[in-house]
Amino acid sequence: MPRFAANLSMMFTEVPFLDRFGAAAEAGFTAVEFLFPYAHPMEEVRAKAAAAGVEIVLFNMPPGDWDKGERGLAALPEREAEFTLGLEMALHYASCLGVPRLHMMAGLASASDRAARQRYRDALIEASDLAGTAGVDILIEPLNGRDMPSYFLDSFDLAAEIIGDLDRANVRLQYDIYHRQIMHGDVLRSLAALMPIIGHIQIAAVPERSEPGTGELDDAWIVSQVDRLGYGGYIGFEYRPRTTTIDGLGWVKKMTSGSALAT
Ligand SMILES: O=C(O)[C@@H](O)C(=O)CO
Ligand SMILES: [Mg+2]
Repeated sequence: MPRFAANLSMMFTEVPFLDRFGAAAEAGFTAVEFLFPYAHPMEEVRAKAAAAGVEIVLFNMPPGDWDKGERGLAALPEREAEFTLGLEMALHYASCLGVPRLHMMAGLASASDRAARQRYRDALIEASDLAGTAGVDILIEPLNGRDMPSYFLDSFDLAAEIIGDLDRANVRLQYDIYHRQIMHGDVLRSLAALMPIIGHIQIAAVPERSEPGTGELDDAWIVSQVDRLGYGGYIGFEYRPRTTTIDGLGWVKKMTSGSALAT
C-alpha cells in the first residue's frame, strides 16, 4: 500500500510552518513533505519533526527568488554558480533532516532552447553525482502551464526522455497526478508505463487543486491502481484545502477507506 504524506506548504497553513509538523501528526500523519525549509535553521526543523514523530520524505532545492517569480535554476545557464550553491545547501539540509529525495526545479525557460536543455542535463548530472554520494535521489517534476507558465519541464515525455538518456539510478520522476491530468490526461496508462522511473507521487483534485475526491477524477480508484501497480513509495497530498485542513481530511480519510494515513 502506498504511504501518505501531508504537504506542509499547502496543508496546515492555519499555523506557522514550524508548527505544521505537530499539526500533521495530531491529524494522524507520520510523513510530511514541503517546498522549502531554508527560511528556518535546519536544527529547528529537525527538532520539530522529531518532536512530532513525523518523517520528512521530500523537499525542493532552492528555486532562486521565489517571491520575484523564479521557479528553479537548473535550466538557466547564467545561474550555474547559484545552482551549485543551492544544491550543496539542499544536500546539507537533507543530511541533517534524514531526507532521501530532493526535487530539482528547472526554472522558466523554453524546452526548445538548446542552451537551456544542455544546461538542464548538466545540472542534473551534477546533482545526481553529488546526491549519489549522500544516498539521495534527485527528482524532476513536469508542471502544467496553467499553474506554471513558461516552466522548462513542460511535458512528461520530456521528463521520461531525459531520465532515460541519463540512465542514473538516483534520477527519478516526481509524478504529480494533478499536473498529469491537466497536461495530458491518460493518468492510469502513464502511471503503469512510467512506474519503473517514478520516485514519488503527489495528488490533488483537478481542476481546483482541492482535496482528493473532490474533482473530475476518481482519486480513490487511482490510488488503488497505484497500489495494484506495486508502488510502495509515498503519495504526497499536495492540495489546497477548500475550507480548513482539518475539515478537508474527511475527504482524504474516505479516499483511503478509513485506513491509517501513513505507514
Ligand atoms: O506540484 C508542485 O507545484 C510542486 O510539487 C512543486 O514542487 C513545485 O511548485
Ligand atoms: Mg507537485
